[in-house]
Amino acid sequence: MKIKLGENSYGKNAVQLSKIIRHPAYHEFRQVTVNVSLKGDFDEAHTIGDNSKILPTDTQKNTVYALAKDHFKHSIEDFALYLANYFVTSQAQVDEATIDITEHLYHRMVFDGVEHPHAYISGGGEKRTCRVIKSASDVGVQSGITDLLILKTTDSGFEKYIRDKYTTLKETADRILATKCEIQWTYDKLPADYTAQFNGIRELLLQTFAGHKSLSVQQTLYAMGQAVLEVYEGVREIHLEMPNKHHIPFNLEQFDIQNQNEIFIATDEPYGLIVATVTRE
Ligand SMILES: O=c1[nH]c(=O)c2[nH]c(=O)[nH]c2[nH]1
Repeated sequence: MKIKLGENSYGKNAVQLSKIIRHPAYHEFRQVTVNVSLKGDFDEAHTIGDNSKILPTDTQKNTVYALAKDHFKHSIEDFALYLANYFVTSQAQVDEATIDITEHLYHRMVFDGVEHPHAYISGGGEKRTCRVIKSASDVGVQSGITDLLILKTTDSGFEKYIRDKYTTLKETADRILATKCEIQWTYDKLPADYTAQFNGIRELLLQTFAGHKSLSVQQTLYAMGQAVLEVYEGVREIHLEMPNKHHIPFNLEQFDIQNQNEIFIATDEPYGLIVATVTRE
C-alpha cells in the first residue's frame, strides 16, 4: 500500500500582541491576535523527521513581535502584508504564507467632548479582521469585521414562507431583527488606505441595515452586500454570515396582560444562520 503526505501547513496561532504608539500629545493603543501559517517544502519533516527546513513556530511568534516594532504602524492589512512577505522572501522553503490578524478595538475615552490622551474603553466585542495569502508571484488580501452585533426594533418582518404540518412559527410584519455579523471582502484593486476604506464599508453596512425594510435576514444580507459592491468598485466580492439572534414575543396573555410587541425573550440557541457571498456578474 502506497501512502503519501497530502496538503500540509504549520505555524503559530493566537500570538497576542499589544502596541503603544507614543505621540507627543497622546498615545495610540493597538491590540491584535496574529496567526501565522506556512506552506512549502516540509515533506521530510513529516516523513522522516528531518527538521532542517523547519523554522520553529516559536521563532515565527518572536518574528511577529520583532517586526511589529517598526512595521505595525497603520492598518492590520499593511502589517499582515509585511509579515507574509517576510516569511516568503526570507525562507527559501516557504512557498506560501498566510497571516490572519484580528484587531480588538479600543476607543479613547471622551470627557466633556475631549479625547483622553491615554485612557481607552473597549469597542465592545466587535473586531476588525484580515487575511493575507502571499506566494512568490501572488498576493491575496481579505478584509473584514467579526462579532458585529447589530439590532433594529422595527422595519423587519418574516411572512409568506412555506407552511407544512410541522410549522408553528407565526408570521410577523414587525419583529426585532438582531444579528452578530461576520463579514469578509476581497479586492480587485487594493486600496491605498485600508483603514479609510474599512471605515467607509463598515458605515455603509450599518446604514444599509438600519434603512432596509427587511422581509427576511436573507434580503437584508443581500442588500448590505449589494450596497458595498455598488459603492466600492475595487471590492471583488463580499461574504456575509448573519445569525438570526431571535427575540421572541413573550406570552403575557397568561397573566391577562397585553403584549403590544414590547416584551421579548432573547433565545441564543437554536438560531437561524444565513450565509451568502455577494459577487459581480
Ligand atoms: O429572516 C428569516 N429567515 C428565515 O429563513 C427564517 N426562518 C425562521 O424560522 N425565521 C426566519 N427569519
